[in-house]
Amino acid sequence: MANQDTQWIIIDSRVFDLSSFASLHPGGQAVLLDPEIAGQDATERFFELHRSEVLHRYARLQIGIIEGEEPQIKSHVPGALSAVPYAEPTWLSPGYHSPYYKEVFHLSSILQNLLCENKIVEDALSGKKPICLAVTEAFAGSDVQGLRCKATRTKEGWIVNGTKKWITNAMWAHYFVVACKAESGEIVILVVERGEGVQTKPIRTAYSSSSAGTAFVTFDSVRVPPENQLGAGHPGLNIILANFNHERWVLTAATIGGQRLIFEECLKWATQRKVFGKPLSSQPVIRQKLAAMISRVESCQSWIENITFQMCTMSAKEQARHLAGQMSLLKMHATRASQATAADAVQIFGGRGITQTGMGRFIEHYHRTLLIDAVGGGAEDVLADLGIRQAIRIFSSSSIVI
Ligand code: HEM
Repeated sequence: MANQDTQWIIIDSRVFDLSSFASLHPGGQAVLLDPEIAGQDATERFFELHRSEVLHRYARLQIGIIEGEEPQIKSHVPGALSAVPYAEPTWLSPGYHSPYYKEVFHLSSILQNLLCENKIVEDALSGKKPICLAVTEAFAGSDVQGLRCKATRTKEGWIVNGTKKWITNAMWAHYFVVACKAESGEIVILVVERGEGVQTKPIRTAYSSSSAGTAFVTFDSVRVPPENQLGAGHPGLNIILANFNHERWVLTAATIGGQRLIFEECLKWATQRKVFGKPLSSQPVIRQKLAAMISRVESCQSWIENITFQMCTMSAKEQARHLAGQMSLLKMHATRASQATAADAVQIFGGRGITQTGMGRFIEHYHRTLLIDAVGGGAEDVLADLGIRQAIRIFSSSSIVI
């Protein structure tokens, strides 16, 4: 029989002794002493208010398990595929097929080739010495024509002087892939090694206080050997522009993954959260939001699969001609979709969606940080414009009769 002294509860067949914890409980002691909770099976109430990770964090409070019962709630194993519909792309979901991917992917053998070729590549890909891309500057933003970081050619190679801003990973990087302007006015790409003359200062951003390692980087008369020039003999500008397609691809893929995670959180919450005795998902307006989330993310997914296929099939020159515009428009579409999805998710979660701990913490984090993808690798308006200018250029140079 539950009373004021009862300090244990059952959650998912597990028995927890709360005598040492009740007075410290972030949700207050009173709720734990409530006769409907204390000494009872509180599984449903618990999962309405806590993420399952809370149980792992406080596993030390568990004193036993109900005889003959098995815990029913399965926690997500990091790295495992989600069983929630639409939380994974179809090619990772049981029962679906893909025109693009095969069952087996020999990533390890591809890496092994790459690793043998070059010390810097080996260092970076093996994770021994992190590398970062240093293009953006305070003066020029991502306008590569306006870069001011200088590379001066000497008999022994290059000397680099200048600064870079918003460089992700720079705090931990050993190598910096730096876009510089040579005295001739041409862009050269140099791999600068951390050492004398290289300094990194952390920048606090909305998307990361420290974990992204975002930094302001200064190069003060840093010597770079000639073999560290990327694509020597080719215009550095073309190398940067060619890389943009891949950079935007990565950012878009991350944005799509984020949208799926947010959808997963929302579907779970909408089916679990009860309002006026009914699950949130019984409200048509909530189901409309979920439907919109799926439509947005699946449209982005189909477009990126198509572009990925084209990237794997086209030559570098063909990619530059045909895909720069497509990739720009897709990234713009995907980051706008992610903002709409984040806004819907906050409405579904209410106050929890703007709270940094508890049930809505992923929603809050996504909503607060997603603009990194909407800006990094080209802001949305710039990309939209680029995509349309490329289409107009192709159209103007063709012999289509109207
Ligand atoms: C093993 C048992 C429990 C543990 C270890 C525990 C732990 C916690 C923790 C760590 C929080 C902070 C929020 C978070 O990190 O999610 C919290 C909040 C809370 N807990 Fe518990 N709790 C337990 C059981 C319960 C039960 C049975 C109830 C009542 C039904 C309850 C009601 C609440 C409430 C109302 C909050 C505040 C939620 C919010 O701010 O949205 N807790 N609990």
